[in-house]
Amino acid sequence: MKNIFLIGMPSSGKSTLGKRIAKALHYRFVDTDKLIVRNENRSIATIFAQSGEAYFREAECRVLRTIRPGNSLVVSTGGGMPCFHDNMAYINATGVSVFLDVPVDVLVRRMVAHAQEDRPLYSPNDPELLKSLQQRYVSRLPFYSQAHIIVHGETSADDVLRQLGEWL
Ligand SMILES: Nc1ncnc2c1ncn2[C@@H]1O[C@H](COP(=O)(O)OP(=O)(O)O)[C@@H](O)[C@H]1O
Ligand SMILES: O=C(O)C1=C[C@@H](OP(=O)(O)O)[C@@H](O)[C@H](O)C1
Ligand SMILES: [Mg+2]
Repeated sequence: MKNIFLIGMPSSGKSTLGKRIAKALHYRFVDTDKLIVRNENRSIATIFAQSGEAYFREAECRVLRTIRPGNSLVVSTGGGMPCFHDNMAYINATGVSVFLDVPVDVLVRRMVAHAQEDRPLYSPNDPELLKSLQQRYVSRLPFYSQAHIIVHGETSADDVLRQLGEWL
C-alpha cells in the first residue's frame, strides 16, 4: 500500500494526526524528526545549534530517501522538509501527500500553548512570531501546494481519512 506523507507548517498537527491516521488504517507510523534525532543522538535544537540548518536539511534529505515506497507507512515530515532539495518531488513520486493547511493564527496559538516543543526556528516568546510564520507560510506555499490532497482549517484525523479514501 502507498505511503502517506503529511506535510505543512510547524504545529499544523502532522505528528499528532499522523499517529491517529496510522492507527485507523493499520499502517505503521514514522516521524522524520524523530528518525533524525535517533540517528544523530541529539535534539533538533542541538543539531541546529551545533551543526547549523544546512546540516539539518541534509540529514532530512537523507532520512527521506531511506523511506521506501509501498510500505504502508504514515510519515509525518518536519515543516521545512518539502521545501529543500527535491524532497517534494520524492514525496509525490513515492506516496500520497497531504498538506494540512491550518491558519497561521492557529499555529501561533498552538506554539504558545505548547512552548516546550523542540523547534529552534520559532520562539513562542517572539513578539513577531505571527509575522515570521506568515512570511514563512508564503514562502513555503509553492511547495506545500504541490500536495495531492490539501485539507484546510483545524483538521481532525477523520477529515484527512475521508479525503484519503479515494487515493488508497
Ligand atoms: N487538530 C489539533 N487540534 C488541537 N491541537 C492540536 C491539533 N493538532 C496538533 N495539536 C497540538 O499542537 C501541537 C503541535 O502539533 P504537532 O502534531 O507536533 O504538529 P507538527 O508535527 O505539524 O509540528 C501539539 O502540542 C498538539 O497537541
Ligand atoms: O519548519 C521547520 O523548518 C521545522 C519544523 C520542525 O518540525 P515540525 O513541523 O514537526 O514542528 C522541525 O523539522 C525543525 O524544527 C524545522
Ligand atoms: Mg512534528
